[in-house]
Amino acid sequence: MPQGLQRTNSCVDIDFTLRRKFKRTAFRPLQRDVIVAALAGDDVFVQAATGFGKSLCFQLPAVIDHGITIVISPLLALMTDQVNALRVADIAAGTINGNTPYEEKQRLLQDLATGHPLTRLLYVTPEQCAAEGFRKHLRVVYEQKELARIAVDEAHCISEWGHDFRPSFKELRWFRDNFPEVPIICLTATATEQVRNDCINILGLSPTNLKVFTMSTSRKNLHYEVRFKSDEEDHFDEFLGWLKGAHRRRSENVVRRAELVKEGKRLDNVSGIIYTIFRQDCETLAARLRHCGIGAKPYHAGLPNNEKNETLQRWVNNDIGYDVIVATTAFGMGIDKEDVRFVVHWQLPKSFEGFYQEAGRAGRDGKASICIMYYSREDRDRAYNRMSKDSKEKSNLEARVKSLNALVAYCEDVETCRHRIITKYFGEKEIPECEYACDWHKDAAKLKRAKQNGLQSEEWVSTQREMGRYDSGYDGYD
Ligand SMILES: Nc1ncnc2c1ncn2[C@@H]1O[C@H](COP(=O)(O)OP(=O)(O)OP(=O)(O)O)[C@@H](O)[C@H]1O
Repeated sequence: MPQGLQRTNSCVDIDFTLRRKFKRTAFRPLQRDVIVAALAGDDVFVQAATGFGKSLCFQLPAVIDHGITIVISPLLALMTDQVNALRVADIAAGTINGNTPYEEKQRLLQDLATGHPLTRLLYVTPEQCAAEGFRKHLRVVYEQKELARIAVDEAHCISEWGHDFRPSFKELRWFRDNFPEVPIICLTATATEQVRNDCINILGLSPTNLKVFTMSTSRKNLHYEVRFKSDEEDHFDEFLGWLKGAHRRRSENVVRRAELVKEGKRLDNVSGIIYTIFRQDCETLAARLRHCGIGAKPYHAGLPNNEKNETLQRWVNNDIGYDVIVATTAFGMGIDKEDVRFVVHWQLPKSFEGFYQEAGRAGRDGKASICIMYYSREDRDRAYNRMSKDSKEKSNLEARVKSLNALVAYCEDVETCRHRIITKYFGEKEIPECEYACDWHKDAAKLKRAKQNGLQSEEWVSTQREMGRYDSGYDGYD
């Protein structure tokens, strides 16, 4: 801690701040412990499931402590969302990134230049942290003993073994080298042991003053399911039948129906996300669904910003015609809508962690929700094919192949609980609870039959490949 910086020893205040500023009545398990460790000035590493509430672990200390907290995040949309939410709560927050208007950026930089910023949380990209002009401002704040904490969100991006490795994250070591006493908190939902160690070593977290919190990645309220398919068959009708069945069950259940009517909710508003790989698929699948009476909209990086923002906003509001988002991974980490009842992967995604993150958009209100993966061996081969062709991302090929291998094994496995496969991947020893919340626990024999009937055999796939009967269909990721 910079000499003379007085940390408010306000542990007694944290419940009050939670209620007054964040309008929450109680902490979730372990949130309090993380916050107490942060307030004590320790370095903190937090690994917790999607939807756990990691943001509060640095936002609440930032409100209590003296000085400014710099939050480093790779996700522009997430930064903007969090800053807006904090401002609504009357917490002085801002963001400097590539999209920040010039005047707003100048205002925030001038605030830093005073050495005594009024801003409590400043969200920036790792690239911004490498800019000399910005660093100069931070030095001024540090010298005035007003740099309270550095928070590194989505910390797995630091590691070449992480699924979203970003070389600019490695430069964040600069903070420890230049401001050795300023505590660092880093947070992620997806870290294997290797990724965790990388985060700790690369950021230079203090071996003596470090508190590590690793919570289970298990999400008990999520029902995981793999549905087998092949190129021969279009799975659209099967999916549509399932979704219409969900609508029907809502309206046939008298109690549920009365509840929904009382709350002013529509019977056919089952909110969900379908992830596809290609932009073109987003458009065509959303159009097909609309044609069949489902309120579906596409979302991908190729759409104009105003269209994306409107789609997101109207989906969050549960407006008619905006029940299902058909998205590429442009719509991913950080989406925080509480009542998403299903997440579907239309094809195999490119990493295990990406799958877990995206599935984690479901059920953030703690209520039962379903995560369906459509898997075919042809898709599997195409995924490997794309990976080997992707010249942009050669840096951590070995890690990415390992992650895809694990995801393929997850899909091919009909002998194990899905929750167990996920927690094992992230290095957890304990067997997670699963009360029929996966296809294997629900009906293992049926699952085996589905695999046998639904997948093309390995021999068929390799013959087709040799005969040049299927091409990769690759037209670029988002
Ligand atoms: N103590 C709490 N009580 C009630 N709601 C909470 C509490 N803490 C956090 N939340 C809410 O939980 C939701 C998820 O929080 P947050 O976005 O921080 O999750 P996360 O851990 O970062 O998840 P992800 O890694 O999936 O993005 C938010 O809507 C947040 O307001």
